[in-house]
Amino acid sequence: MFDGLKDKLNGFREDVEDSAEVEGEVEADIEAGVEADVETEAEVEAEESADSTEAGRADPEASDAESEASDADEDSDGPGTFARAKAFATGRIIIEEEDLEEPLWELEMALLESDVEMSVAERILENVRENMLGETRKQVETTGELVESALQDALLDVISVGQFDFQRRIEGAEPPVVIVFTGVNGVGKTTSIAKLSEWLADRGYSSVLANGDTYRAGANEQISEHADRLGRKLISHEQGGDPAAVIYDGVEYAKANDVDIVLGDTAGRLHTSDDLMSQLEKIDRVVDPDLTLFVDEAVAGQDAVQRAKQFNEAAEIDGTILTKADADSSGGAAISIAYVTGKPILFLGTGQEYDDLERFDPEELVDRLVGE
Ligand SMILES: Nc1nc2c(ncn2[C@@H]2O[C@H](COP(=O)(O)OP(=O)(O)OP(=O)(O)O)[C@@H](O)[C@H]2O)c(=O)[nH]1
Repeated sequence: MFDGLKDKLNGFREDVEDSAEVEGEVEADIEAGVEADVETEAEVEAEESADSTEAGRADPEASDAESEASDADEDSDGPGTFARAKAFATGRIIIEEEDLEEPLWELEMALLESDVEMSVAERILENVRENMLGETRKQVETTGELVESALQDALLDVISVGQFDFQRRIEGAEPPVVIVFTGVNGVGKTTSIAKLSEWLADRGYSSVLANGDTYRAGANEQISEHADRLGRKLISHEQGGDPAAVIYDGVEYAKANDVDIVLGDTAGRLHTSDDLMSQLEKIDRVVDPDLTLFVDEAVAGQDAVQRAKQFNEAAEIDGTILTKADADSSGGAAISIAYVTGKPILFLGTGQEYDDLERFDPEELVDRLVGE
């Protein structure tokens, strides 16, 4: 999962290490050179002073002038250079803007190639730059660690936007908790509903499925297969019926039978299909769902990111389920969706089995991407 992106992020670490190493060598040379100069000056001074003593005269002005000259020498090399040479000598790391220029450019290209959305890539770069420059990170021991820690912070900042504890949210809502699923066709919506029903059952919550996809022929059969396999009650109407009415019936069923959660499927739609989007508004009015989850596939990359944004604008979502993460190497959608929508990714679909649903954990993802 997300291996392509992981490799690219590792590439950034190597780029910075290479550029810092070259700088380090150059500066170690400078330092060695400076020490040699100082020794030579000291020797010369000692000789001169011996000469002057021998000659029976001391010239304090001359020696002041000399020491000023040697200060001026230090200044001309620049205090930055000295500080950095010393920092390298003592194992501390100070990275400067020019060390990062090339690696950051490479990182930007790598993020964009990985389908990370532009504004998200910019935010990551800005954070990495801020986290790495100057002396703020002198407690880390190697350049590799510095890069790792800067990348981790930068990624976490965008990935963890809006996160909340899904189970606690369910626990805190008045039962039956109604969750409606939206998204385009074929991205794994119905499968995700079945998986979530199983995830909830594992944690002691009962659920009923309601098929609000009254639009597509075969939708009832598809979801009823899942319901049968899982032993769940399915509420459905004839094709062409009113989706809001189906989900309403699901809520009534849950109330009458003490079922904790109603999982309402909806027809796959584009955010531009006005009639289908107005159905979502009607569902909102009639059943007032506790959560609306947007489902899309990780493998769709930028398309998934744009759809999440458009859906959220047309019919506000509370979070995303990102399916087919098992088949996605780029990781761009996983990194971008929360930042772009302001709503968290709540689950990752990681395969075709019912237990292939993982609670999305931003820190775990960042470790996966940036860890060794
Ligand atoms: N590899 C993998 N396949 C998945 C995952 N989730 C769903 N699928 C597969 O994706 C295909 C489409 O899933 P559906 O659940 O039918 O998609 P849908 O969005 O409900 O489709 P419509 O009902 O046509 O809108 C199926 O073959 C699923 O098995 C996942 O996390 N990983």
